[in-house]
This record gives sequence, C-alpha cells and structure tokens, in this order.
Amino acid sequence: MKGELKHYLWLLVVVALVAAVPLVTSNDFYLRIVFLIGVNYIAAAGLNVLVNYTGQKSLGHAGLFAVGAYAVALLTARWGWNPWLAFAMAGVLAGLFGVVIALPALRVKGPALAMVTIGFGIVVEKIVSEWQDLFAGQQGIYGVIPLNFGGQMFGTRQWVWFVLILCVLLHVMFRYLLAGRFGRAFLAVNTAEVAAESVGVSVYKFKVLAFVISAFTCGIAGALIAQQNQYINSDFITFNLSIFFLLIVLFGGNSVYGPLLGAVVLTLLDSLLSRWPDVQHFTYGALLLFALYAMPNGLAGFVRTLARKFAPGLVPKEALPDALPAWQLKRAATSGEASPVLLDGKGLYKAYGGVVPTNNVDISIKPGHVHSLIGPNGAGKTTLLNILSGIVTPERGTILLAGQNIVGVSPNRIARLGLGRTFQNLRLFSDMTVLDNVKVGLHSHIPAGFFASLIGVGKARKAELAARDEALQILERLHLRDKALDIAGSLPYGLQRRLELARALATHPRLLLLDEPAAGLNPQETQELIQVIARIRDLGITVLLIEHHMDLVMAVSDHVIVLDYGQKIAEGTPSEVQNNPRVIAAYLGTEDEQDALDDDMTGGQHA
Ligand SMILES: Nc1ncnc2c1ncn2[C@@H]1O[C@H](COP(=O)(O)OP(=O)(O)OP(=O)(O)O)[C@@H](O)[C@H]1O
Repeated sequence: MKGELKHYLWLLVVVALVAAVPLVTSNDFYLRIVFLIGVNYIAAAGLNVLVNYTGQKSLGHAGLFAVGAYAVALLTARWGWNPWLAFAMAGVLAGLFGVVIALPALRVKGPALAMVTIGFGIVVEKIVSEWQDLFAGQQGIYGVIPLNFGGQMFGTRQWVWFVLILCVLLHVMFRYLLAGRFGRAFLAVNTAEVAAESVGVSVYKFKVLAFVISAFTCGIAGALIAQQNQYINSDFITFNLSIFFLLIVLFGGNSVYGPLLGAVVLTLLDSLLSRWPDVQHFTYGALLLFALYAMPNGLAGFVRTLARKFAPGLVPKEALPDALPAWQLKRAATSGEASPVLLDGKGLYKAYGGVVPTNNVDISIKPGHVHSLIGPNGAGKTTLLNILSGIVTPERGTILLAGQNIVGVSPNRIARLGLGRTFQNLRLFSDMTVLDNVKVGLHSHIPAGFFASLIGVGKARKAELAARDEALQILERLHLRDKALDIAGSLPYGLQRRLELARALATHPRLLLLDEPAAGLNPQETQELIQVIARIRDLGITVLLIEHHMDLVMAVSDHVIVLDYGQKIAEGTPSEVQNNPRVIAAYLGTEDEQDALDDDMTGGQHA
C-alpha cells in the first residue's frame, strides 16, 4: 500500500507539472510537442503489450493509426457524426482491425509475423492513397470536427489537457492490467507458449487480445491527430510511422513505464530533427539497432539495472505476508473422481513419417495411484505424454479424462479440466519471479475479468491477493518460500525443477504428468523428490511419471507401464514388471543378462 501511495504521489506531481505547461506558455510549438508526446505514449502504451509483453513484433501499426484517423475524418466531416461518438468509434473500429491482423499473425512467428504486419500496413497505405473517392489520397479530408466541451471546440491548450487525462487513465489501467493475471499471461505466452498452454493460458486468446489492445490505442492516437489537425491525408500513413511506433516501445523497454520513456525521448528527438529528414531516418535506424543490441530490455530495463546496482533501496519489492496456513488443494469433485478410471486412452496412434512412437497404445490411469511410464530411449514415452496433455493430436484413438473426451481439445482446456504437467526440458517463465511462475499456474483460478483487472479494485484486487497467498502456500509446501521473489531463471537447476512442479500443482490438477522429474537431480534431490511425489499422492492427486531412475520408479509407483518402439509391452506392479522377460529383453536386447537389469532396476540409472 505504501508503494501504491508513493506511485500516486509521483503521478500527481508529474500531472501537475504537465498540466501547468499550457498555463505558463502559449507557444504553439511547445504545446504541440507536449500533445505529440501524449499521443505517441497512447499509441505505444498498447503496442507495448503486444511487442514487449507478448513478444509479437509489428511493423504495420501505422495501418491501425490510419483506421482511427480516417474513421473520425469520414464520420465527422462526411457523415456528420458527433465528434465524441466518432472518437469512440475510431477506437472500436481499430480494435476490430486488430482482430483482422491477429488472425493470420497467429499462424506465424518472428520474421514471418513482421512480414504479415508490414503487408497490412502497406495495404492500408495503398487503400488510403489510391481510393480517391473515399479517402481523397494526398489531397486529404478537410473539415474533420475536433472534440468540444460545452459547445466550445478544443484549442491547443484543451488538447494538451485532454491528452494528459487520457495518458493518466491509460497508465493507471495498464499498470493494474499488467501487474495482474493478464500481464502474467502475456509474458507467459512470450516466454514459453507450450508451458503457458499447459497451465490453462490460451495462447490464441492472449495473442488476439494483445493485438486488439494495441490496435485500440493506435486507433485512438490516429483519431487524436486527425481531430486536432482537423485534417488527414495519405502522407501521414507511412512505413516510417510504423517503425517510429515500434522504436518507441523497443527503445522504451519492457515495463509499464517503457512507452512513456520512449515517447518522451523519441518525440523530442523527432521534433529536434524534423528539419533534417535524412538525419532523422538515419538516427531512427541507428537507435533501433542500438536498442536491439545494446539495451535488450530498453531504457526502462537499463534504468532498472542501474537502480538495482547503485540504489537497491529505490527498487520496490513486493511485501509478503509472514505466516500462512498450510496449503489445501482446492478441487471441484466431479463424476470422474468416483469412477475406477480417471483417464482412459484406447488405441492411440501417432506416426512421424516412418517412425511410430505411439502404436495402438491403451492406457488406463486409476485415481489416487502413482503410475510410471518406462522404456528405453526413443520408446515413445514423451510422445504419449504429449498426446494425453493435448500438445500432440493422435491420428487414431480415444481419450476420456474423468469421462470427458479430450482428443482434439486444446492443451489449455485440458489443463483446465484438471491435467497438469511438467516438461523433460524445463519450460519455466524464466524472467518472472518464482512467485509469479506459480501465480501463472493459478491463472484459471483467479476470478478477475479483463475490465475488472483494468480498474484493479474490489474483486480483482481481492482475487490477486488470494492468488498470491495460495502461491506462497504452494511454495512453502515445496520448500521454495524463501525464493519467492527470486527470478526463476536464476535458481539452481534442482530448484527450477521443483518450481515447475509447484507451478503444475497450482493448476489444481486431478492428474499430474511428470516428464523425467529427476533428470539432472543429484542423489539427495532425487530422495527428496520421492518424498514430494508421495506427498502429492497423499493430497489426492493422481500421478503419471516418466522416469529413467529405476530406484525412484520402484519406490513411488503403484503401477508401471512399459513402452518399447511405441508399443505397450508390459504393465503391472513394480515387481511384476521387473521380472517380465519382455521388459528385460527390451532394456538389454537379450534375456541372458537379467542380473545386469536387476542391478539397473534396483539402484542404477538407465542412460
Ligand atoms: N515431432 C517429432 N517429429 C519427428 N519425430 C519425432 C517427433 N517427436 C518424437 N519423434 C520421434 O519419436 C520417437 C519417440 O520419441 P519420444 O521422445 O516420445 O521417446 P521417449 O521414450 O520419450 O525418449 P527419451 O527417453 O529419450 O526421452 C523418437 O524416435 C523421436 O525421434
């Protein structure tokens, strides 16, 4: 709360200073620069969510700026709409266009995504310059009606104040949104899409949402420019404008303050260099390279690093409660709980060309038991886990989870149905804190919708605090509580594995799939893991694990399933499997070397 108060006091000071500018000067040039800083901040605030939080680089947002600008121009100058209504409509229309570019953009990443967005920008640029009848090309649309108050049209002063109000509103809303479950979900999508899906975050939904948010704010920025100028023409809509917006967010950096820093620095620079367009473009190019190579986290990241180094007291740290009651797993009882089978897979088949890692496999998981899936390297264990968790769709076969079909269902929905998982190669959200990683696991159990999260009070705030407490309780249970505010990627490997488990537990799973949880652990950590798995089972969570450490498998399993060349060759209790001749043959290639296998299965480690 102290931090909140400090933030609002600072905000008040900045607002008072900016609001005073139009009172101390009537110089139109200076006032226009302040106005432009505000407009660029508005455009960048949304683009920051898309580029820095969700990791989608766009080079076509001038197209969305155009949608907003031409919407107010046509609606007011041609069709006589009320300017306020037209202004609101500009944001809505741009948001809809955001969906239009999000859809193809969902299929591609990286450079291909940049190409899609460039394509969109070019199409819009061509439409407004070539479709003369509607958009009047270079000649432009005159007579755009500006906003008004009490029958009085806005003058430059009023524009500055109005933009200042919008900036403050957006800043406060984005600050709440990005600190809550939405902000964490955007970052999760950026860092590890598959892991985000595995904890119930829909990558599809959050990418579309990020595009819509960025389109909305760029549309609003376009409307402001057109209404303030009372004019718009096709010369405004250039590829350079898209680059300029991208530069603001990349240069500003991945923080809620990044767009503000970027907008101030680059708008001032833009105004200083406007007399020398050649130098201007050269400077943008150089800055873009500098931002990408020298300051990967932008100016905000740079300032953060300096503050951590030289003034750690200034960096706010989340205050955490001292003691909390022990964690109790919250789970809705469902029909599946009572049935003798929690997960029932039949005839599962998946081939990659000539390789068939899953060949007509039947798998049945009993509630409350620990099941192990073993087999030589390349036997198809991970593929089967990926099929069960929805990452890979089988070509044939059925899977019922608690009586519900999950074949063809997205991994995030399967996660929300109660299937949690960890990965063979760690997939943590490594730039987030340990606490936030677990909170992402709680994503679908935090009852805070988009608009409630924007306002950040009442229900959303309560839900956030409850999530923080539950995440801390889970960390406590896995002996990670003292690391809560550490960056996940900075933890030692063994603790990172445990954190992945904590994150999976946070999804409130009924069935937990663990892919080689002991990989990379030392003998002591492996012993601890055995106890952790036993405690998870005692919580009532069913476990299916893949493991090569046979001592672990023998110690924790109620039931062992053996795969070889994509086929189930045996299953039963650990001792039944241990003595099964087919299993021995699969592991050693010959039945004569049973003694060696016994060694392996009782204490050794299968490579
Ligand atoms: N996406 C893919 N494309 C092509 N082949 C694949 C793919 N995924 C798995 N395979 C192949 O399927 C086979 C089984 O792989 P899988 O990772 O499921 O085995 P595993 O039993 O988990 O192995 P390990 O114990 O080494 O992790 C391997 O031959 C692998 O190369």
